[in-house]
Amino acid sequence: MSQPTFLSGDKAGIDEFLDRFDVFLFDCDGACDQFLYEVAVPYTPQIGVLWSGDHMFDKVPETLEMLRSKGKRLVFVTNNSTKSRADYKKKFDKLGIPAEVDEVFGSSYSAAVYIARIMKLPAPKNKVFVMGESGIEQELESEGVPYIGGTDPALRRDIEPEDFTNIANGSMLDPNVGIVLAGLDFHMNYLKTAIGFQYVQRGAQYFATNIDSTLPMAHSFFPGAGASGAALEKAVGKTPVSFGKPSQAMMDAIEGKFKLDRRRTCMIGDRLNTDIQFGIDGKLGGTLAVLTGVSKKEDFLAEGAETVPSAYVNAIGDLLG
Ligand SMILES: O=C(O)[C@H](O)[C@H](O)COP(=O)(O)O
Ligand SMILES: [Mg+2]
Repeated sequence: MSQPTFLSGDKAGIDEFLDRFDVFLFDCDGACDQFLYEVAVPYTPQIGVLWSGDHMFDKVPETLEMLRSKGKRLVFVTNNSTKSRADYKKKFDKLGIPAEVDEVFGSSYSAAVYIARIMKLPAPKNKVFVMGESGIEQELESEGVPYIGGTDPALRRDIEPEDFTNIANGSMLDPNVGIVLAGLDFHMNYLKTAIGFQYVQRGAQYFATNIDSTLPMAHSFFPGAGASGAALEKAVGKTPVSFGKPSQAMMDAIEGKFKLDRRRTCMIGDRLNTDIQFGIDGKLGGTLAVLTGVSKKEDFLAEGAETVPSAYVNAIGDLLG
């Protein structure tokens, strides 16, 4: 495998690299859930591509503006299922980064589009049992998909003895659930896991928005979507179909929506096994790693590294040259 090109400080190299692409798919963050910002702001988190929590990396608006001024199409591709595209728009606005809702493509939206437009399960057995936060609910709503679970306060409690009976005999279950969809759940618990497991045992499809092992936050790492759904996965005994990076279901949906030419598209991200692998598996023209995030250059420069980007920069603002 060829060594990636280091672009920071190499103006000619940057120009040549940028000229190869018409579309840039951007990972955005570490985490940016409202609940997390409120708790984590004092720690000034700094793991991400454009931002981390409320910390925006240097020269982000200028870099995006430079790309737009060259006629490049930008798409913000995030695995963070806790927020919808509309929530992301608010986040962009808050940080003063010009962006449109339609430029955001998240794992919740990816799953919702697949369920609504590809699967097209006939009603009434088309209901989704959500194990995650409001980003998933909002995107299912935007695609007209009925759901239960999610942020329902009735399920944010300990399991009681009678719940075992009522789950097993089906009286606590909705007969119209055809899909269980798991994402990052800050309120995961045994009750929801037991209900989700029962639906899968009764034939529901088992999906995940994404299966990231960790969530970068507050200058550190926390359990990610894959970890919050791991109890269900263990019980079911198989990996869910996932709609976030590096799943090519997400790439196909992005390609369909933005009509991009994969050879002239570059994925920019901070995590090798999601962002960079996503671009490689999707046979994009290139991938660019930024070193402000999860993966370090030692990870891809190491002999026999599994996932190697085409190029890398110290930080996204270095693309300004
Ligand atoms: O656990 C998760 O869901 C992810 O760590 C997280 O949300 C990362 O998303 P991304 O970096 O792709 O925006
Ligand atoms: Mg990231």
